[in-house]
Amino acid sequence: MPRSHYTGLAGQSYDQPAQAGVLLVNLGTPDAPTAPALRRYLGEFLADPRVIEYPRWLWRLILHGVILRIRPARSARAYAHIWTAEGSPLRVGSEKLATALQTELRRHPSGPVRVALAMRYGAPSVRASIEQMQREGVRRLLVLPLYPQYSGTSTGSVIDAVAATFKQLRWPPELRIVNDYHDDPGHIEALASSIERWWAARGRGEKLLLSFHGIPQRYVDAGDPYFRQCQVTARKLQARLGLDDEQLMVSFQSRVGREPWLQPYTDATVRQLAADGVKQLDVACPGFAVDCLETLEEIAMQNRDFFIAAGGETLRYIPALNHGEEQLASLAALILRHTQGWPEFARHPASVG
Ligand SMILES: C=CC1=C(C)c2cc3[nH]c(cc4nc(cc5[nH]c(cc1n2)c(C)c5CCC(=O)O)C(CCC(=O)O)=C4C)c(C)c3C=C
Ligand SMILES: [Fe+2]
Ligand SMILES: [Fe+2]
Repeated sequence: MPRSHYTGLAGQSYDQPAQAGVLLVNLGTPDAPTAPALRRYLGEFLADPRVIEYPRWLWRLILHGVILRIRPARSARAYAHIWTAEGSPLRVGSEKLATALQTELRRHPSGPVRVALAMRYGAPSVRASIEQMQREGVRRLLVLPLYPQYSGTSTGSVIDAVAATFKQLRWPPELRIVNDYHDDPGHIEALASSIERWWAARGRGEKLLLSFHGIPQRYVDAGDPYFRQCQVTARKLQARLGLDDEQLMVSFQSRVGREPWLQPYTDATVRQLAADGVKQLDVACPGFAVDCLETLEEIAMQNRDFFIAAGGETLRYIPALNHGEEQLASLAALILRHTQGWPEFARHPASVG
């Protein structure tokens, strides 16, 4: 007999109550700030056709012939600047968020039972996490990608990983996936009150720059809603903070490669602001749920240096929501709303006969 194509769950107790679980999914991060670890990480990440939309054969040549020979060492140096005793900030921050959300949701009797964390690239994988939750009795799964704005390159790729896993499961759980939460009032309130709390302790800079991760302009032209969702988040946050168009700007960071990405670019913007005479610039990155390389190194170090070299005085990075109280409250509310209609009534029909 050939081995079955489908993953079964021998060993699962079939008469447990049907439990709901939430799977938080973040991007993933290298295991160490070293070139070999970066080569593994970037090799998986940049082979994803959702991330790089090029003819496959051409991209494979470029990826293995050029990118994976040069970028790992360069990226490793950047990661070394932000690496902590506990590990990569993205991993540590995402784990703290998952643990804190689990505690927060336990206080709600109707809330989901289990919170788990997966990484889209690297470990724990989406597949391993879903299989583990199933073993623990989760029959109703809410997937929450930790990306407030939908992009095919981020959220879309998480959906691919969930779909690929489901295709292999003998008995997949019921499924819901949060597509985005870019305009969720609770999320906007969380962003605004965390920025206001930060300003209350330190005073306000002359301008607030909201920097989002970029994607190729080509993807937006082909229908990706990411640019529009970033603008909506920014406008709602601007209104809630009571700032005018002189006081708040939007830009896009982290461009890779030569084709045009979403504009204005963050590095060009901070240089231009300095040249225009701005001395105190505050930067927040509302697209990142948890601080990571792109905020702690690219904004708080690289772009701060660009700003100062161009004549600015101080660039202050306002931290992401991370596992702060604002994030816990807004994500818990979001999860509870998305799990409504999944009451704890169902028992497996094992009790029928
Ligand atoms: C080359 C294409 C890339 C696209 C498209 C892209 C979209 C995208 N990325 C994030 C979130 C994160 N990206 C992070 C790092 C990172 N991103 C790319 C490339 C693309 N991203 C690379 C090559 C890297 C690795 C670092 C480097 O070598 O420069 C991170 C941080 C990870 C960490 O370990 O800290 C996040 C988070 C989003 C939300 C997004 C689309 C909207
Ligand atoms: Fe990225
Ligand atoms: Fe970057």
